[in-house]
Amino acid sequence: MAGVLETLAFLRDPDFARSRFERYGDVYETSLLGQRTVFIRGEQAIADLFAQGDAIQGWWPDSVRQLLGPLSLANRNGVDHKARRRVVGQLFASAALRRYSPEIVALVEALNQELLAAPAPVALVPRLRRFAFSVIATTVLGLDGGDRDALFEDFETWCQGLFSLPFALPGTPFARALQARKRLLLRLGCVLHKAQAAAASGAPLAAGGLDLLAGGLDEAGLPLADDDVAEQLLLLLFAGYETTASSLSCLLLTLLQHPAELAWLLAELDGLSWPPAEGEAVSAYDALRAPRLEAVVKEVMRLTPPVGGFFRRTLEPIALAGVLVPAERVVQVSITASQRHGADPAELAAFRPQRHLEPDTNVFLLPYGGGERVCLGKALAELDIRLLAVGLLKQLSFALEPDQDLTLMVIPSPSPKDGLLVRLRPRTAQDP
Ligand code: HEM
Repeated sequence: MAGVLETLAFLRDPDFARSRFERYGDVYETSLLGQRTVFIRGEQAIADLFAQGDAIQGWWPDSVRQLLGPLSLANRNGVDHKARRRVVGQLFASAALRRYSPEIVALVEALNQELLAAPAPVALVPRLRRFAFSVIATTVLGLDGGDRDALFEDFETWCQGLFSLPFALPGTPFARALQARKRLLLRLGCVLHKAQAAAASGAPLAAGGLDLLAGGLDEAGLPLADDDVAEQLLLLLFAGYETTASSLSCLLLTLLQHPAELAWLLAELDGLSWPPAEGEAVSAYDALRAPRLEAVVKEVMRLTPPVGGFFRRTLEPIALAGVLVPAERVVQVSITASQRHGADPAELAAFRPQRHLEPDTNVFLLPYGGGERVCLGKALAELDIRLLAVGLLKQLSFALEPDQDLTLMVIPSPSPKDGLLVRLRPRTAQDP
């Protein structure tokens, strides 16, 4: 009974983890859906977890594990996991990002035009979701508009099953998601074959980065099978879509709620040109050239991390921040609680991007995770966010529509309830 009440509280109470950390300390155990689960927060407990090597493994709820599939690197461990990370990581190397960046700039420009043409008020969230999906589908998979739309529909159905009960009764979100998974893998297989055929004929790939996967080897030194690669591509859509969309929505929402910080940022952006010079998109707005932008993005990710937490499973007893955690426990690392945890919680709850530019700043940040499973797409996500922020904020003036619910839904990722309704117009020299 206590386990059921805990599960209900976990699903309903946005303050679930924080209130229990306050009561029980940085490492505490509870029961969720019959699974003994240990919640942890704070630098020490997390550093101890990352140092565990083979005593821990990756873990996902059943629904996510089944929808990602047995070959996905998210469901693999040890040498299998490392081999696939090496292959997939090639899609996010600096040279790959340079190749993708003109497409991302073009997608930002297209969004800009679309927003200006849309009747007011405009809901930003669905458009930012579409943008985040298009970036991965275009840059990594090399898809054009029509193929992207076909994939998007099945992908949304698949996403709706991710955090549902994993019973495949006909008509349930999980059953529909399993069907969508089959279709998605077929489509991804076709995309892969096209890229392989282009590579075999010596023709340059029209778009995307799939040629970068050629020669990828598994843990036994053998080429990765096509169905294996297709599952890694499905993982990339999952890992990169909702997360990036959430970070973009929260960035715009937070800035519109904090006009002084928005004006502070715009003063920096006014000194930078848009679009970036050819070949310069990757570095034009980096931390060196746009330190305020970097600070704003970090601060939004600190207060509203797209991924609130991640999981591991213990295979042996381990000690985290001096607390013994038995074998066969799921450990949930709370990113949200850790990033707000410190000597002065009220100050840490405030949006103050300047803190990241102070010389003695000592803020704990973990939005992309850490250790052996640190986010593979971090560099692409950061590039997306910088290009979109500069491209939209320099060119458009936004006003929040009154009387809308701006409360954040938190599952699967933070997003304002009413879709972030705004009125917008081209930005002029008189605008702040
Ligand atoms: C703002 C955007 C993003 C955030 C906040 C984010 C966050 C994270 C976090 C916290 C993890 C660690 C999960 C764990 O330890 O179990 C992770 C893993 C991962 N991310 Fe991201 N991510 C973002 C964007 C992306 C993008 C754009 C891609 C690729 C297109 C991507 C690909 C991955 C992959 C493949 C993993 C699994 C790594 C592994 O299990 O070894 N992410 N991400």
